Amino acid sequence: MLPRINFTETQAYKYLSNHYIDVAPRHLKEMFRDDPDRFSKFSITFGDILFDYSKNRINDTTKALLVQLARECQLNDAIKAMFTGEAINETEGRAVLHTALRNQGGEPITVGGKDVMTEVKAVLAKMQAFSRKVIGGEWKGYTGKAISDVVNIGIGGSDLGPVMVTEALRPYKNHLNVHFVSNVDGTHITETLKRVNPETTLFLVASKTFTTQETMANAHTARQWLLDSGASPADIAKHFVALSTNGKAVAEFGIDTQNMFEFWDWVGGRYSLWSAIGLSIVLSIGFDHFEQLLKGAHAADDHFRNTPFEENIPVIMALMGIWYNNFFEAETHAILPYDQYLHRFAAYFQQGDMESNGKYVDRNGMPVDYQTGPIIWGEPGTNGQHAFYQLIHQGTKLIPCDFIAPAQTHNAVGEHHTLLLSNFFAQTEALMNGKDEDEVTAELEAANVPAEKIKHLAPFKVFEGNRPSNSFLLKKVTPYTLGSLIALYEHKIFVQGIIWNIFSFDQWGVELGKQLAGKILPELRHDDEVQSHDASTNGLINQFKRWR
Ligand SMILES: O=P(O)(O)OC[C@H]1O[C@@H](O)[C@@H](O)[C@@H](O)[C@@H]1O
Repeated sequence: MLPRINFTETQAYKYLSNHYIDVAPRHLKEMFRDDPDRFSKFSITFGDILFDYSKNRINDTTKALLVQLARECQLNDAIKAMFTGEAINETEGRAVLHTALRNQGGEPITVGGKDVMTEVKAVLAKMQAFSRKVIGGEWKGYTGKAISDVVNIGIGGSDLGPVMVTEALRPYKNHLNVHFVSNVDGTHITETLKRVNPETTLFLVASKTFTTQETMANAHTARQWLLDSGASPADIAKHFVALSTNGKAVAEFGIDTQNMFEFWDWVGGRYSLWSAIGLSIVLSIGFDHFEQLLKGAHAADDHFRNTPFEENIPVIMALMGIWYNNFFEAETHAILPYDQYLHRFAAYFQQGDMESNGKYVDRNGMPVDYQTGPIIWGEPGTNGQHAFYQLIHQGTKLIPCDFIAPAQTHNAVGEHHTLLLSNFFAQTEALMNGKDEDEVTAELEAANVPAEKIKHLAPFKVFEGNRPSNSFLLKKVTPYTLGSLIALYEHKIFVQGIIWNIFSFDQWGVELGKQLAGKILPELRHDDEVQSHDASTNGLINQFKRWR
């Protein structure tokens, strides 16, 4: 069982509340001036990842107190409980073992007395053999042609991870075109099917439960499309495989369970890209690269499990987040990758973080009286700079940011990468330092702006600075480094959930909408007016009926 500790009642929290009063007015610029060791003290190198958290509004005491907070919340015990397969997803009675999926160290991991590693390895071997056949052209469609296109049909955790990783690792891609259909909006499947040929397309129906409305609707449409093209029901097996925990529902859909890649209820949807759900990744970049992704994640798991909190990247990431979320009252957290291939990284962690820690009930079943998970958002730089950075620099809200950039690019065209990285460095520096009135005035004077105009303009050109950021400088975005980076973020979410005393691995909050949609659906199947809802919902439904 996970501890039940209200972190706002710990000693560390009390100290931090007082300490906050001292630190909040201090400017990062001064903190750097006062402490020449700040960068070496507040940065951690892990393999090919440099994590710099020195541009945060902390000093040595802040860090020590935040680490004390983690200790008082018994984080150590919680980490051990997760890695050893305790049922820490208590509301669903399940273990949380995405770390077993990438356990490349050979250590046995048991759930209910059974070593899960045998099954994990068997499914990986099956994925490897299958992907070899498909990539190698040995797996044929119903007219005897090799597969050219793969369509992953899934949503949420059965989509976002594979999309993000296949995009991030495009430089490692083979000849197969990989597509993703998630939205139940018929446009998504229609537009995708326009681009593929039924004779050479393989569908992966990715769904942990195999009951998700969107995925089932898209899968049925795809199956009908295949049949309409001239395939027979017996040909379905050549074009459909399932990635699921639910063998019964897979069989009912008509997919041969031979063509099912299994995973288990101890894999949360948003932590499942490492499981059979990653088959689209394997098909896109080959099994060896997928294995590198797992290895990188495993290295991050070891780091998380075995490194003292003071030097532990996910722990520090989590503690910085808590510092802003619970003391500075920051509401959001931006993830800003300076790498076009990472363009879905923030979207991926919107689910990862917000579905995990978007909870207002604590582990005792009581409403919390403090803030929990932040709103996660972001876009790749430099696009964001020309869109929303204005608010980050000069708005009234404090937005802690993660900047992520690779030192080496996969596309060394002209000076592009140097330009990109100059922006990456400049932004974190500008957010931190800002620009005071003297600097603004000096600049305007140098540009020969008349004194009267300077007085008028200066306030608008001042940047307060003191806006915090983390920087992740990666040597290069490789499968291994990406695996590590994702795992570090996953563990950050875990640490925060432990400290906030919430359950991070269930997602009851997504159920109500599903339930109501199920109730409304039959009402939309006829044209009679509905009166069974509130006035607004009735009004909208009835207008929809008149217009459709
Ligand atoms: O993989 P399936 O079962 O289709 O679920 C897809 C997604 O459904 C949502 O409602 C959430 O619960 C997600 O966590 C999940 O990833």
